[in-house]
Amino acid sequence: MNATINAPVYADVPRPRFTPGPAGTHITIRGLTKYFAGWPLYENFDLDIPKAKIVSVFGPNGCGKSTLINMIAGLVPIDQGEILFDGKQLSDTKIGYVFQNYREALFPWMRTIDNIAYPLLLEGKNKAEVDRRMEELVASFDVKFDLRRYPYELSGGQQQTASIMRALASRPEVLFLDEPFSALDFEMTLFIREKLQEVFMQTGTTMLLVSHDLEEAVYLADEILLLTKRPTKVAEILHYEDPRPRTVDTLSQPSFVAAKKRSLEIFQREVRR
Ligand SMILES: Nc1ncnc2c1ncn2[C@@H]1O[C@H](COP(=O)(O)OP(=O)(O)OP(=O)(O)O)[C@@H](O)[C@H]1O
Repeated sequence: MNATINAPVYADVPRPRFTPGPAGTHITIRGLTKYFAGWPLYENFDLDIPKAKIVSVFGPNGCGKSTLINMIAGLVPIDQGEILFDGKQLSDTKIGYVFQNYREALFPWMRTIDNIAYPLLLEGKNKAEVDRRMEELVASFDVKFDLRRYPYELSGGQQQTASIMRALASRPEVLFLDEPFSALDFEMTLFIREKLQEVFMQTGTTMLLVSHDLEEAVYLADEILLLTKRPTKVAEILHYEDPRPRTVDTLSQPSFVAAKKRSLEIFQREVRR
């Protein structure tokens, strides 16, 4: 008899058919499953992320906000599921990523200007193209510091500005931001927040922002994605539609106050559950 011992057993479970999101969807997540150390963080998680909108991700501590954007950005592998960008795979999609820890994000051995230009060189752009794009970025970020300096010679805010410029250099379709302000002082936070809003208004780049600051999350967002505790589900998606540019005055508008209050109520409900 010719038997195979311990042969793998494949369950004959048919895969559900992929259902596209509604019109205007950019990123479609279907059946996303992720376990850490045998415990589910996400199980069969579905989400549609709209195109040309800013989506703020908010939820209880440890619910998987960073892991979610890292899985979408391909930095953390998924166990199961499918993530498509306008129907395409990640490998066919240009993305940019801004890390919380800007000190470790920039290459210390490269001048700041070379850090920012790096993605353009990787794409094979020639010197004239790189110079043109760099000029645009410098103008749009109103850069006042010397980009020929090394990152360690710059302030934290200047380094984070450079990280964002690098993330935008090759005109990504999606920009991921994981708590981009949390290591910055108040003045730099306001500056970079306004710059992001300006870039968004100019380019309409889809942005996914993880923030621990509810006011900031609502202020920048078109949608606030509120998550539950793990195993993580969508608690609610709130739409916040005040016109841009949003300013200091926005913060006292009834619509802003109502969106913030509603987000906080959902957050508290989920934390207590
Ligand atoms: N590489 C890993 N190995 C094991 N567990 C992990 C790993 N990365 C994340 N986790 C766990 O997964 C959960 C979600 O982590 P994640 O950092 O995504 O949450 P978060 O919502 O962004 O957290 P916070 O609110 O603290 O910023 C946490 O319980 C975390 O401990």
